[in-house]
Amino acid sequence: MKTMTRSHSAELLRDGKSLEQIGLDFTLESTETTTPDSIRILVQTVLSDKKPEEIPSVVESLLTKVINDFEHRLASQNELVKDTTETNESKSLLITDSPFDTDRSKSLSRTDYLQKESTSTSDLEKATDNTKTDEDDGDSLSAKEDVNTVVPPPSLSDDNVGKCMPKPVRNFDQEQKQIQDLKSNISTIKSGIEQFKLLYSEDLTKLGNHLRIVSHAASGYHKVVEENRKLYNQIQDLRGNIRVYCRVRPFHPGKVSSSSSVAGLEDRTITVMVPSKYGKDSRKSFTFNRVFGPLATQEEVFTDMQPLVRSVLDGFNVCIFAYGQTGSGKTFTMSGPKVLTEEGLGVNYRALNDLFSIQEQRKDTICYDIAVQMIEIYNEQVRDLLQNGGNKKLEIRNSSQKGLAVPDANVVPVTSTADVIDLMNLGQKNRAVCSTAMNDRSSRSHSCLTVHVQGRDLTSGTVLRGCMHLVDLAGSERVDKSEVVGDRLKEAQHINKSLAALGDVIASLAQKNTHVPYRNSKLTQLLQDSLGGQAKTLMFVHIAPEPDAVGESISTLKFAERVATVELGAAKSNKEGGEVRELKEQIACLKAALARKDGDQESIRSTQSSPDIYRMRTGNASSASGHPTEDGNVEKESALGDWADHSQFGSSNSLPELGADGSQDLSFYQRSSPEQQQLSWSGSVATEDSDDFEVATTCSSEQDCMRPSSAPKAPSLASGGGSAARKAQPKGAKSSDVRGVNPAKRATPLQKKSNGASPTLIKKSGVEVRRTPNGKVSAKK
Ligand SMILES: Nc1ncnc2c1ncn2[C@@H]1O[C@H](COP(=O)(O)OP(=O)(O)OP(=O)(O)O)[C@@H](O)[C@H]1O
Repeated sequence: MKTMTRSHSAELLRDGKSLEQIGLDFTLESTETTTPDSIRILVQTVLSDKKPEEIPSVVESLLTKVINDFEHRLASQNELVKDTTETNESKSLLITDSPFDTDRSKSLSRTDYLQKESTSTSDLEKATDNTKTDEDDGDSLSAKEDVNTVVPPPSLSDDNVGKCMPKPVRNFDQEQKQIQDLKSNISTIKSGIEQFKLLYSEDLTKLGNHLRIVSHAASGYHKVVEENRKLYNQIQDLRGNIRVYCRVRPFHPGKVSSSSSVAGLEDRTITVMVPSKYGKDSRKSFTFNRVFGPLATQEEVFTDMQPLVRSVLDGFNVCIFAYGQTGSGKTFTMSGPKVLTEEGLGVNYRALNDLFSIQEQRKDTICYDIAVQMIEIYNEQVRDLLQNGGNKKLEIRNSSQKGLAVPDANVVPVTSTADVIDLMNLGQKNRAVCSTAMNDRSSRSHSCLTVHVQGRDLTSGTVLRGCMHLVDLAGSERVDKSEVVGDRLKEAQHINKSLAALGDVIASLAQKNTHVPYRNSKLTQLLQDSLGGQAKTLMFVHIAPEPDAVGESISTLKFAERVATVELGAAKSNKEGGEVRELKEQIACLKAALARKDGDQESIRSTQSSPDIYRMRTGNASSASGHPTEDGNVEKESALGDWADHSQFGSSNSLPELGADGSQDLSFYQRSSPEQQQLSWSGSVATEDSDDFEVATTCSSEQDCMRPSSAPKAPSLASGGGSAARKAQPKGAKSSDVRGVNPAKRATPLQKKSNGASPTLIKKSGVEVRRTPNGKVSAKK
């Protein structure tokens, strides 16, 4: 019975019964004699499935009940003993019925006992007989008596009373002993609980320490991840890879869709849903240098590219261009939202602000000049966005004398953010923008903000020049999707054609082809220095999350993946020490003097042998106040001052190359001379339809290589008949210019047949070097 009750209470506890039920069961059970062990087992059972934090309260409640119970019993016992003593003393106890009648019950309560006071004499006699029996069984019974049970003296006689007296006393002793045991159990349990509490708090402290260590490790892990990313970017820098960042635009307000084409975003990975006509959609992941989700702020985006932007102040050329379908957020990233707020400022503003603040910080050591140009390519025409009125078409000259890609566009010095905002507003106003079905304010042109920086180290005199193109491309779009006709259709076709040309250039670069078709579009011409040169280039691809944009998104991401594989070679700083510059200038002066000395005789000889030979430019090459242009006019000094005098600007900072015979090409140094730079155009002729020109020139003279097809040709030929002169010159024939520069000592004209099939003839220090369209070189004395 006892076992059953105990196991039942344990079961109740295990079944999650309330504390009251636990107490009740325990109380009921304790009506029987309970050994310390059984109590311990019971307590352990009770506590075994409790949570550590519940244990103190359960034990406390348990103990309170036990103590209350036993105090109550103790009180009853005392009362009983007192009553018994009183009864004995008065000898008035008359018991007619034995409480030890085993047939009826083992015990009688005090109430029962009192009720028996009126029992008849015969009953008392019976009881006296039974007392004997009880005396025999007394020991075995006593241990199991309920503490409330009173065993009254069974006999009427003094003797019987005397015999019966020890019984309650004996029970009382045992019960006292039990109580003592229980008390000691309780104190054991209490101390156990205390110990448990102590251990628990120790564990808690340990756990807290572990948590601290883990969180520290987690933050360390994030730092390591960040560090890894930086190192990865550095490796990419060293290899000269084009960096690719990806940004996902949020849904337009009010058009939030439950499904997005973007299935997952991580630090460097974007996963998109690839719809399948058959069966389940699949997912495709693309990894880039960085991926920004819809919640990324303009500041976050800029912070990541800040080091790249800053490198322009250290003399690097940088190009950041935004690519993506119409309405995917290119203009938002580059300029900001329509209504501009401080948080909304795009990369353009932030980049210039950053340059200004560093300019200020370094003003004691380096003096920087910053100027900007802003152009757009609209329907394959280049327009100046900083021109008030007028619509002059401009030419792209990647290696113009001023080192400007579009030398005829306004170059405006800027010194503050306010200047920049004014200029940008003007530029945005002038930009070709219209509404398409896909974007209510779509940019219909590629726009390019170019920041020119020139710094002079105030102590060493070192000059560094950097240039940064910030390009917001027109949106790639499917013509049918944008529902355009007429002029808009023409615009879209031009946009798509130029983006396709960009794709071709990227593909050629990725495959390391010798022939890169830069000249297939104005856009690729503009970006030639950044894509093929030694610039640091970052492409920002934009993704729209709408499910119906997934097709465009996938092709954009695939294109971006290809771009990421393009290695441009490590970027180089356009830095020139003061001494080096002085030496170069001395060499240039000496060479110029030598050339002038030899020039007259050479010029006479050349004119005699080749009457058709064309003259290049006129004017004083060493003029400090102006630069002669190809057509012989003298340019006014540009806003950029002497920047134009340095061929290291732009892509022309390449190392001197080796001639076909392995000797170093002196023309590199000759190009470094201002005077020679002005002469370097002489005789260079290019044709519109051929990229072989570039193949030849990429390896020889970058200045020549970049000559745009539409650059004046005939006017540069002083003696006319240029086409005849362009045909392969007789071996050893020297071109002449009005200043009679010794052709053997300067960069000789590049010659090229218009059909592109003929080898290119380059003269190097008396050596004729032939380049075939596939770039191979052969030399002849
Ligand atoms: N990250 C962004 N957070 C909030 N709004 C954005 C974000 N990117 C773009 N938008 C909003 O989406 C709309 C289209 O963006 P935006 O004009 O920049 O696209 P686009 O790619 O330049 O388009 P297009 O090629 O047609 O010029 C704008 O209203 C812009 O404010």
